Amino acid sequence: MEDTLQKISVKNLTMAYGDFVVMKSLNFSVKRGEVKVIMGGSGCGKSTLLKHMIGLERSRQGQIFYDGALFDPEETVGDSFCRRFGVLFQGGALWSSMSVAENVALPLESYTKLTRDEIRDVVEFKLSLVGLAGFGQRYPSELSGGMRKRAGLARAIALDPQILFFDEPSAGLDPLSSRRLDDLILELRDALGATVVVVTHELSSIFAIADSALFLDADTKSALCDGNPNDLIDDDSVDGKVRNFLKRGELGHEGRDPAND
Ligand SMILES: Nc1ncnc2c1ncn2[C@@H]1O[C@H](COP(=O)(O)OP(=O)(O)OP(=O)(O)O)[C@@H](O)[C@H]1O
Repeated sequence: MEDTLQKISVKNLTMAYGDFVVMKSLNFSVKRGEVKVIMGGSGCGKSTLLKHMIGLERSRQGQIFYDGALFDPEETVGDSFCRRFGVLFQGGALWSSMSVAENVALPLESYTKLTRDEIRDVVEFKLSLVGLAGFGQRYPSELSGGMRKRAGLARAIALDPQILFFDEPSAGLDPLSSRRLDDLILELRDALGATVVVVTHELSSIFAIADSALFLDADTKSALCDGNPNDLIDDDSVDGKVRNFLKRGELGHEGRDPAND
């Protein structure tokens, strides 16, 4: 049995596409209730790792444990998966032919036995949690990019998941909307008591939300460090590549990949 104090444990995970190895023997864990950021330069494997963690890709080697139990990607359909994981993909991934309320209602209709009225109440509540009360009848095309993400988030939390995954939540958002989404991520973590995994290379988000951050390095195909970004930035024992990446924020060059310098 694995350590159940950890919500997520990743052990010796090797990820590859065909012959191309993305990461070798990755080891890290995520504590219950923490916000873990997966960071690193473009193309290092952040989204690939997230896909492995939610079962969209199969590992070449290694295992992922949730609450100490081995994760079987074959189980990624159906009730237990949807209840455990809430995923917000980059564009919000809403159905354009459905209203926002219908989008949020979808997982409730599929995976619960709630009545229509109960579903309507839950949908209204989830929309209010993400600041979209009163927008349920709108269609995704009638929302701004930030609102679409929040609508996607309302759908992701429809079933009160224990773990929330975000893939580049700030992508395509102006700095203020991005900041609001960061605040919302923390509020939802507290409201749901959820554990949160966020893929991002946005320095402002990393410093705003991460309890700990894992830095993936494409050159060595490994994680160079795992810790609180505020500690990592001043720690001389931390790989210079990581500190350089984190210091880009102070220099006002967020998002640049130091590997390309
Ligand atoms: N389906 C795929 N087939 C083959 N190679 C892939 C596939 N998806 C990603 N890759 C490659 O795997 C590596 C990691 O990609 P990934 O999208 O995980 O990086 P990332 O860190 O999320 O990048 P970004 O920050 O630019 O989104 C890249 O070299 C990419 O070209």
